[in-house]
Amino acid sequence: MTAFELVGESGWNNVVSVIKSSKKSEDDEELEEVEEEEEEEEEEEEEKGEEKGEEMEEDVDDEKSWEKVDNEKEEMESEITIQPPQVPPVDQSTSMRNLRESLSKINSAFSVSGEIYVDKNEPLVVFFDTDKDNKQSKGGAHRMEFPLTDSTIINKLVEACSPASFGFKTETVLNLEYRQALKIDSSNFLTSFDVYRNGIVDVISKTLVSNAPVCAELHKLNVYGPGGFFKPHVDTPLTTDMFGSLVVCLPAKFEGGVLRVTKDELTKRFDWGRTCIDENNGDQYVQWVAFFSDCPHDITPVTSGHRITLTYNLYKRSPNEVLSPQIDVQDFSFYRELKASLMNPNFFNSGAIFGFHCQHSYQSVEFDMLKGNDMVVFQAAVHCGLNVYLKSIVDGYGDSFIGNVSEEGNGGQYESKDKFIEESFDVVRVRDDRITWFGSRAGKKSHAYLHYGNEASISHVYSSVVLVVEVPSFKQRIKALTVAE
Ligand SMILES: O=C(O)CCC(=O)C(=O)O
Ligand SMILES: [Fe+2]
Repeated sequence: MTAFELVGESGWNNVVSVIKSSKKSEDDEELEEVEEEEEEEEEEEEEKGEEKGEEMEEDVDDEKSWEKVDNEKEEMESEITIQPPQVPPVDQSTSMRNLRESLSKINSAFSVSGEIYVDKNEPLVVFFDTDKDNKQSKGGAHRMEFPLTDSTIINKLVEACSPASFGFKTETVLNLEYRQALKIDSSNFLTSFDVYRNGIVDVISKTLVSNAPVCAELHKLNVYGPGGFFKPHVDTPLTTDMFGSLVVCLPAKFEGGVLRVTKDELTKRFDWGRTCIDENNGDQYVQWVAFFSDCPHDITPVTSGHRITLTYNLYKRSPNEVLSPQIDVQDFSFYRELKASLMNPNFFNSGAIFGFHCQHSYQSVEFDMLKGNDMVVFQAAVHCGLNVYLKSIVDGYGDSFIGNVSEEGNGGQYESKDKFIEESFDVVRVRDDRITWFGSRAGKKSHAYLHYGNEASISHVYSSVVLVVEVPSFKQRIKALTVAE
């Protein structure tokens, strides 16, 4: 039945057969009922015949012929029950088209956002220190409450800030042409805003990293006053397990200062100045967005007021867990399509090497760090019992190369016989025609901003990554696929 369902969704004809086969069980019952009635009628007639003393031999023959028909019927039924419908497998190009189409439909989010009502009876508190450089000082702490009752406290906040720098290559630089903002380091302020208790971290975990455990680390408090802005940059990965950034905007009146987050051709705008305070009833909201930190983003100039934000770095917690357990590949047509293709003898009958360009950029080439769509592709391949290799693309010699990094798969269900994988994966041309490529190299935009991070980049930089998938011959893979059912 599983096979029916899996194949079924990939080809229209088979969908009908799934419906048919599930309907069949109801029909069976009806058929049995009809047969029982018929038997009763026959018995009655037999009795009548006996009573009438009519030619019994003929009846016996009839009975035999009925038996035969019944047997044939049974045989037919059991054939229908056991045998999958005989739909001729599609040709390879149709299979490939379906696979590419389903790949383009994987649509995992690159950002997730929300808002939280700020209850006047439970104000959000920020404590900050205006005398942080004087360790002996006892009088530097200030309490700031949201909703703001006295906006003069913002002047005190500005006083506690220092100019915000950013990372240019490996140096921390202050360049007012690139970023004009103020900051307080996390060691010099405290807030009652709890991203765990109010559910933000759970939402991020669910939406961005397939339920992997997430740790949000408070990074900075930033103030963008009138004229403040931050030009396009990516957020510098501080460790190998950092995957994203969370920005929380506190409700203070401001205009402009729109945060724009870009992924490929898509840009999301967060014009929080317009929405942080409801002008009709004065209700105030904390607004937030989390995004993969390799997504380029910028802040347009603030035209009035002060834009106050808290920033957090997001980490995946258990980096040693290779598979995020909660991702359900069955939900993705890409998985179903891949499986259907692998079960198709016309689909690369003697095997192939697939190269899936990852949609995101990575500072570490580890499977558990895969984000969004890339995790879906990886999980789908592994669930189909395929060996998967994760390679970063290294630019050089006027062409792009794949460097040997990481290897994962189903633990040797297939012998990796292909010399190409065994021997030549240290350095491979991305345009190698022995590989069947899917998608196009992503992250070029992120790399264009590679030198503009929010921190000075020390040892981690983003690079493009490829999931190399080994597709065994039909004969080899069909065994494993059938066992995996
Ligand atoms: O304040 C914001 O909206 C984002 C700031 C930012 O991009 C950063 O600090 O890296
Ligand atoms: Fe940033």
